[in-house]
Amino acid sequence: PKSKMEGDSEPSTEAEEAAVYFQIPGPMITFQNISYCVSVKKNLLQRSAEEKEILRNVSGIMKPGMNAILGPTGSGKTSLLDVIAGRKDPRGLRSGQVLVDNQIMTSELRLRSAYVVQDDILMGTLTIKENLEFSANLRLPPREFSAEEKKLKVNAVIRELSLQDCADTKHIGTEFIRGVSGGERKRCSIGMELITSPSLLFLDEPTTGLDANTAFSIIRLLHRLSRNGKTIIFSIHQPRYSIFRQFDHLTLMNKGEIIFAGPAEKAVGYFEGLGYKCEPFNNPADFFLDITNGEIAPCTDMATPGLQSASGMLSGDKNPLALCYKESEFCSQVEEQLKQMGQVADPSATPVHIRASYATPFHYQLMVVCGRTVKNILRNPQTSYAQLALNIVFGILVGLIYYQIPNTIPEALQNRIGAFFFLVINMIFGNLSAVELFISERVLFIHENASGYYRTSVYFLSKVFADLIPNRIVPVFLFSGVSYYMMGLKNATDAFFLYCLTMSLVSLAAVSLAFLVSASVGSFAVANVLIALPYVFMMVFGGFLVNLNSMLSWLSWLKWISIFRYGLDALTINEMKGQVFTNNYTIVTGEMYMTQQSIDYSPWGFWQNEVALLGIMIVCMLMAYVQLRRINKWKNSNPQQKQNVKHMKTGLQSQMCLPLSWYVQHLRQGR
Ligand SMILES: Nc1ncnc2c1ncn2[C@@H]1O[C@H](COP(=O)(O)OP(=O)(O)OP(=O)(O)O)[C@@H](O)[C@H]1O
Repeated sequence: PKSKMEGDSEPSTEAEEAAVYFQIPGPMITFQNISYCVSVKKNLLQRSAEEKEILRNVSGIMKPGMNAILGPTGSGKTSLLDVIAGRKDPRGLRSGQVLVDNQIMTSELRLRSAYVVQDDILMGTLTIKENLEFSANLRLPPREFSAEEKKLKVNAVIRELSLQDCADTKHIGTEFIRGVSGGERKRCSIGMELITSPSLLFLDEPTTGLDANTAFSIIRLLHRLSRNGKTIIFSIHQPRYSIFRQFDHLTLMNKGEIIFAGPAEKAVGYFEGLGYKCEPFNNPADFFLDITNGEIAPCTDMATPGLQSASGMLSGDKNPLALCYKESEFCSQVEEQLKQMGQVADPSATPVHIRASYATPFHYQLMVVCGRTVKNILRNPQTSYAQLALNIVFGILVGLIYYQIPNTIPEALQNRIGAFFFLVINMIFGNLSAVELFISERVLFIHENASGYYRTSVYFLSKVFADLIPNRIVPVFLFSGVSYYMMGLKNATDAFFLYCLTMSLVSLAAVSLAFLVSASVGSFAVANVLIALPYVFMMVFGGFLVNLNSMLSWLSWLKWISIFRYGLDALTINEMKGQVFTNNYTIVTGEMYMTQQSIDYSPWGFWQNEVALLGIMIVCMLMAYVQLRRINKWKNSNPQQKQNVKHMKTGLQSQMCLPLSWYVQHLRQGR
């Protein structure tokens, strides 16, 4: 861009300055008559949902530069931004169209733009540089960028965002790891998007939650980027004056309608023309919000006839300010420009679709995402080392309780079966924490998947191979190694390995069910109930607490889907087969005991339990994958998603507390 020094004279206004700098202009966004509705159910019993119009007949033009969307909470800022950015479910669109440089916003165009969400969605255990590298590795096509070039790009973004001091050293931060500051976090989020060098950047409330100076530095950064030719569109809530001064174009929203759209510096004049008076030292942004909130009224002698008649005639539901804007010169200019541009240039273009094409091939995505998952596990002491330590301690505890079980009756049978029941309970209920496995990462997955980082199948496989399996099998082997020999079970190597195999399969089947629940619901509270119920029922139908032969026949089929029953039977056959137990006068063989319990101890009788556990695991995993694919990836400004972001931060804590509390609670019930 041409520098100011080259110019003949200092540009007088921001707009003129922009004209000097915009040598490579970003795209121009136009939208006309946008009406957007959401379905709202007042209560759970209501059958059909009501439609609520959250954007009403909204039209506008956003040019290269700083385009701010301002308004009070609930005015529809985020909804408008999402619709323009192609992030909102098109099923809600009742009328209107968004054009980028006079072309329909297609999936391709959407991927060339970038969207920075309000709650910075980043992997907290990685450093800023690692997060940026993750974005570069997945979003820059390997055919165009070598590994070296990707590194250069990451370094360039770090320099551009002035993150050199903390890029390598600081983690983003979780509730257990101290992280970077709010401003650094926000800059990293912006950097994740800048990696692809988008010419169109959307930001949802980029300054919310930041202190005044940090907020200003973020806006300065955006201003600098806009001067390099980008079209920057963002929603913002109550900016201070120094921030407001950086805006080129302002769109003011109220109750889902535009009440002003035009050059930011002309907004105060427009409202003064309507009869509102801005106090000499008042911040224009506060002045606008006071008007929309009804805090200040127009001076009756100054109020325009349009506003007087509009506010006099209309009920509280209607929006007189929006009516005034529709009659204003600003609105006619926009309509005139839209008319001149004509409508859709290429009607054959397919409209935006959430599933986009990806920059990198499947195997490469899998490698990068698995790498990040492993790093995340290793850096999360609560999920990795603490799990190992907990399993060893628990193994020792169980070993001490059932220390060297004798071969004399009745202890031989009672303690063995009691120990197996105890072990299977532990293996299954120990996985209660896995319900949050996906819920806590739901927002991250939705954001990254919708932004074209990776396919759903890649995320699913990375969770299975880099998280579920190692995180369940390694601790289970440690637990089994300690408990098996302390309890003095059958002294044979093959029996030990079959014991470990059974314990692992029980754990994997239980964790798969938890994963399925976790992928099916978005709320942790609901997931908790949904996973606890089948676990408890499976325990009842495990054959230990109730004799399955004496059960109501229409209920006893449930034993076929009980992880407990398969686990208990497999452990019993493995241990009892070939054993002889005695007391003073009698000899009881393991086979006699199993015949009495109707347990089939033939080789297939043993393996059918393992196959059933494997089957439950595969079916649950497949269903979990289907559920992941079915998740609504469109952006939803409902509080639910924000709740999930909070959950990403609080999730790990409950991961530790939950299994223990549930365990104790259910153990009591079991006894
Ligand atoms: N999925 C939805 N279901 C129900 N209501 C919704 C949904 N999405 C948006 N709304 C409603 O539409 C209105 C506009 O929401 P939006 O999030 O766009 O407002 P906003 O101006 O960005 O507010 P804030 O500054 O609080 O984020 C609000 O009243 C909101 O409750």
